[in-house]
Amino acid sequence: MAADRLSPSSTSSMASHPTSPTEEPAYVHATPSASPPISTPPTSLGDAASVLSETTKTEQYVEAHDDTPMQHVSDEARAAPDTSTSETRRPARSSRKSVTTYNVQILAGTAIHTPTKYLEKHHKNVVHGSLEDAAKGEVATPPKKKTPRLKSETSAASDPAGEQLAAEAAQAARRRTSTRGTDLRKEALRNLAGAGDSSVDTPSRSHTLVKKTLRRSASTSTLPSATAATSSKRDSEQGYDSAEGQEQKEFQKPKTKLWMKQGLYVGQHRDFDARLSESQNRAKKRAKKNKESGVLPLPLFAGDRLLTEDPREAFRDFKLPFDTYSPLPRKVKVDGWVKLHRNRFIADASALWKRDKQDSSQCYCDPEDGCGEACHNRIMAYECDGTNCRLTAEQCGNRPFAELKKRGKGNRYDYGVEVLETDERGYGVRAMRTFEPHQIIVEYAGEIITQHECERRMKHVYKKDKCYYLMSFDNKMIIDATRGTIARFVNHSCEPNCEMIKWTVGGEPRMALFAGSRGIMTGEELTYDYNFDPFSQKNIQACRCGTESCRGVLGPKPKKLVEERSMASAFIAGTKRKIQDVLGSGRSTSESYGNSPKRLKSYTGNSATTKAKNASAQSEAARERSEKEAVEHSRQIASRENRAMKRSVPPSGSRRSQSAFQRKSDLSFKSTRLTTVSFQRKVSKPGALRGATTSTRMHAALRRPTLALKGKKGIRPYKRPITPIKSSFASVDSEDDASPNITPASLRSASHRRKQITDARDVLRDKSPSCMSENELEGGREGARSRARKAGVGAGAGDVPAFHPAQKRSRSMRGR
Ligand SMILES: C[S@@+](CC[C@H](N)C(=O)[O-])C[C@H]1O[C@@H](n2cnc3c(N)ncnc32)[C@H](O)[C@@H]1O
Repeated sequence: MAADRLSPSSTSSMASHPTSPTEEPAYVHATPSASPPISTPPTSLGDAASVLSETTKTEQYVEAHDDTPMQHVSDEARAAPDTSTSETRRPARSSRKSVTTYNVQILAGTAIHTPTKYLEKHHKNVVHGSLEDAAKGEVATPPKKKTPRLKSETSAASDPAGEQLAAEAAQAARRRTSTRGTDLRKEALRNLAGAGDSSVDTPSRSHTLVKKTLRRSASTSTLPSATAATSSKRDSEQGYDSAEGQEQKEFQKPKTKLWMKQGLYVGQHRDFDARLSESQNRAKKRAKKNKESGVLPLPLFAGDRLLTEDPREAFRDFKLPFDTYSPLPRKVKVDGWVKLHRNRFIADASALWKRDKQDSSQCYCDPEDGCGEACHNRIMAYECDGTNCRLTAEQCGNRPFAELKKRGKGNRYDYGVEVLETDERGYGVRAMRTFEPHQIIVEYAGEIITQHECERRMKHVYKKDKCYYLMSFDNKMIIDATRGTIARFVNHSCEPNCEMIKWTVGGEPRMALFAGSRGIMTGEELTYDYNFDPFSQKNIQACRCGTESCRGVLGPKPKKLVEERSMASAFIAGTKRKIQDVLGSGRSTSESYGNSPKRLKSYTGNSATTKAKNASAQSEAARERSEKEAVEHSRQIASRENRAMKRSVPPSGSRRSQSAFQRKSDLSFKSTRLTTVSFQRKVSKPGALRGATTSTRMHAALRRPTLALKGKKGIRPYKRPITPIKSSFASVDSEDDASPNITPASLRSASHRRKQITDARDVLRDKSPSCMSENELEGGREGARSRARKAGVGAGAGDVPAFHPAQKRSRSMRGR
């Protein structure tokens, strides 16, 4: 390879001064000790004295920066054309030629401006000795990946020329920049080690290597030392066969950032982004930590364990596939819909709104019941709270609006509904999650306006609209959900899966959509029965609900035949219908057309004012009529109950039978109360009405009341019913007492019972006289006397047993 690189002149020079093939190059044999004297061979005759000189002559042997070693030889030959005569006195040309000497100034790039004294000084500092010694003494590099070594490693390590070259290069580099110099020196030493390996075979390699190093030191002053280290390492691994070709490529390569494997940033977290601030990096890290796990434990495999095992051990959050709860590909945006989350009174609606705080309810549920189906508040569609329920929020299961509020704070899947576009019915609403039967879904809220305001809006604001979002509410007000909740988009169906029910929350009425008895599956469209009265034929709309039992129009439900019903159900259904028809509040599914948006549309359409007035007058009259009927029905029911109780015979005075009777009579009383209440509610929930029916039946089955021996120690006293119930019973009692339904049979029965009561009183007096005060006794007697007088039954003081005042009512229910 060296021969290939010879210039023509050098070739001729070689030819004219052939060297013995057996003669090895001097630098191969040179030992460290021999190095200084022969390091500067003479370059001319006049310089012959310097051959034996002890001092080095770095200045005299100049090697062109880019020349090959063989070119030096030819230059030398040119510089001394007439030295052939003195060849005998001089060492053989071949031996001179083979000793390579370099100009350190040029190598260091300081040839022009460095004063000689520095150079001399520098030259003294040139490292001599074996490469290994130098490496050991000066470079304490951490253990590196071992480079593959060739067989000639030992001889290469002792190559003095290469050694010196490396040392000089290192010195030169050190002069430029301290850190960079260190790196270069290390690099040079490493390179040299590699170069030494192959120097036996290819002498020019060491020169190439030096050139490479120098070039780098001269031209790539900003290149990170790591680059050099890496490339040299690579070079040493690959060998130098292709060194020339690679050299060019390497220098043309664009600079890329190489990350330090050691030093200041060692061990730094990979997430650290140097472009961000500390706090931003921290925030990024935190966000990454909180990211939901994408792992999906499918219920198929993990669900059973999660559900059936002890939740404290097996519980962990898991994610359902997106499709499961979001089958819709995109979110529908509705133009012009202004969202409101709660009712807002408009104009004078607030002033006209009657806040009837009297209308309240109370429940006495146990924590075990958790205000379930039997909760009075639930049945009456009153939400439990701290004032009307003694359970805590966690224990109580009858706080739907509180639940809704909590859900509203969650994500859209907690909220659980979204708008969808239907084919023929405009927008609709669908579930994004499942809902349990009778679970609250969404509140129907909007602007609460007066009828007058409603007429104005219909006439001027909505006159060109096709859809109306008006619903009759309480206090003759209307909810206009044109600005309102998503519930306004819920469409009608003749087989609905939801119900619109009015509840009383904290004394205020509120309307909400509840799941029907079947519950709701994810993705189902939500519907309720508008059941509206179009009020005029021209406003009839075709129904496109597509169900089997579709009535064809958005009209009211057909009425069932009364004969088909049992007496009780006919009574309840009739009352319910009348109340709903007239009062127009409460359930709007099956309830009044008054709740229908269409109804409002109809009477506020053509000649809207007149029609509205007529309608309001008619509905007022009908409302009064129906209220009267409802009260009358209530009286009759209560009266029937009381008569039944009067007919029944109280058990004898054994404590067991007494408490059994106590329980039964409490139940019967409760059921009576529920029945009455359900009529009083005017607005009823189907569940509540069912409950009322059931309780009425239950009451019939328990018509064997006996005398309640209350006030006696150990017997649970009767709990006074709460306000509305109390008032209802007060009226029922008084009416009942004055009831014209007193027959000779009932009188006989009363007289018989009076005797029994007297006996029982005597028993009680003997056994526990201290359980009541004299006042209580007197009060009880007085109450009993007055009731007896009212009932037309002669009742002396002595005939009436002692009752706690709180028991007067219950006794009065069964008193005759
Ligand atoms: C309160 S809006 C319901 C939301 C309405 N679909 C929308 O796009 O805004 C009531 C109107 O919806 C339409 N609608 C609702 N249910 C329907 C049904 N089953 N068949 C036909 N039209 C219906 C009627 O035009 C009705 O007046």
